[in-house]
Amino acid sequence: MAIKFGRPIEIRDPSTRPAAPPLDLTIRPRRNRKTEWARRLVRENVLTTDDLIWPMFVIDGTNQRVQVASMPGVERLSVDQIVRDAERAAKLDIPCIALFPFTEPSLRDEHGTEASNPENLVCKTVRAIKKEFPQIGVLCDVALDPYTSHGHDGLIEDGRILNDETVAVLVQQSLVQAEAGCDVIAPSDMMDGRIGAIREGLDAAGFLDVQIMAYAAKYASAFYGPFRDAIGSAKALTGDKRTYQMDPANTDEAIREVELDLAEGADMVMVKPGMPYLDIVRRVKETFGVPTFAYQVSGEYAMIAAAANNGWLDGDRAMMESLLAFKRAGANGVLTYFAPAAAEKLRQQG
Ligand SMILES: NCc1[nH]cc(CCC(=O)O)c1CC(=O)O
Ligand SMILES: [Mg+2]
Repeated sequence: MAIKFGRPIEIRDPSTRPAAPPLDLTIRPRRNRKTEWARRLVRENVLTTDDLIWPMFVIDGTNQRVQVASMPGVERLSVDQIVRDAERAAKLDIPCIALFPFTEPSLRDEHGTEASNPENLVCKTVRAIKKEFPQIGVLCDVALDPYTSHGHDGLIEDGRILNDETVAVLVQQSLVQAEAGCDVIAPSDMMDGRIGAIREGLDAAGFLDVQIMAYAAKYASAFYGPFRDAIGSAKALTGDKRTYQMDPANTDEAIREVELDLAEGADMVMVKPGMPYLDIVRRVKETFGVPTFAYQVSGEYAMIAAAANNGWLDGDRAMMESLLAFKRAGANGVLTYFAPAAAEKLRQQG
């Protein structure tokens, strides 16, 4: 019998074992792997619940839980249901949740006006969660793509993104979210100068303690596909985001982007996507030594979930291994749709 996960390899009958003289080895790295206790003793990195940020999708209505087709196991939830999942997060000791709205097409326009509406879905959700579970961290994405009719993160004129005009709107979006009780503002838009402008806006309004987690090195990636389905911007999106999101070929540029966001006041930085960009996570962490996060994005989740559902992967093991890999690369935490499943697994393991 060959290797079966979790079980020792069967010892072969000694009579059939080929006679071989022992190798003259002083150092045998396998000694430290001989038993579970020995492996635990030399383990360099561990994943804990403290490392998890749980992204959730919110929709209008009540008592709604709508499956996202391209993300098996992930649902869009109405506000009352998100509050239930926030409770689940709190019970599982997950420190922070992240909110993403699905906006009805009728509320989308060219300017993403709904983004700055203090009564928009995200703001309502933050207030509802904070009322019942003030102890859980709430992170809100800042970008216009859930709200624009063209699906871009910024304002557009003649097919061009208007950087500075967009930044002014993002400041307004950040302010309504902070006002609603959001703890962490997370700009994902990749406009230049937005971190500084948002910090200034928050401070001027008295939100001195609202943190900023900058999507600092965010790449123009194919792995966001299922997310765009989930928030309903896939159909809306015209063209691509390559004039603002980074070229997957670049790494020095990520360092410059992170350096700028830190100088402008980011408290934490993020690399996105996650698994294909662990080299960037490592470089950022080593260069700056600041709280560094990674986003295991929708496409990464979909790949593992789909393979597991097909019986091609052991889903739980692939999930836990992928999350541990972020820790090994130097991440302080991971935004992951696996957060509740991973937290449950960690709890079982004690
Ligand atoms: N700016 C919006 C945003 N915030 C997070 C994601 C992707 C998250 C995921 O794929 O899980 C995106 C999509 C995009 O930039 O097109
Ligand atoms: Mg930047």
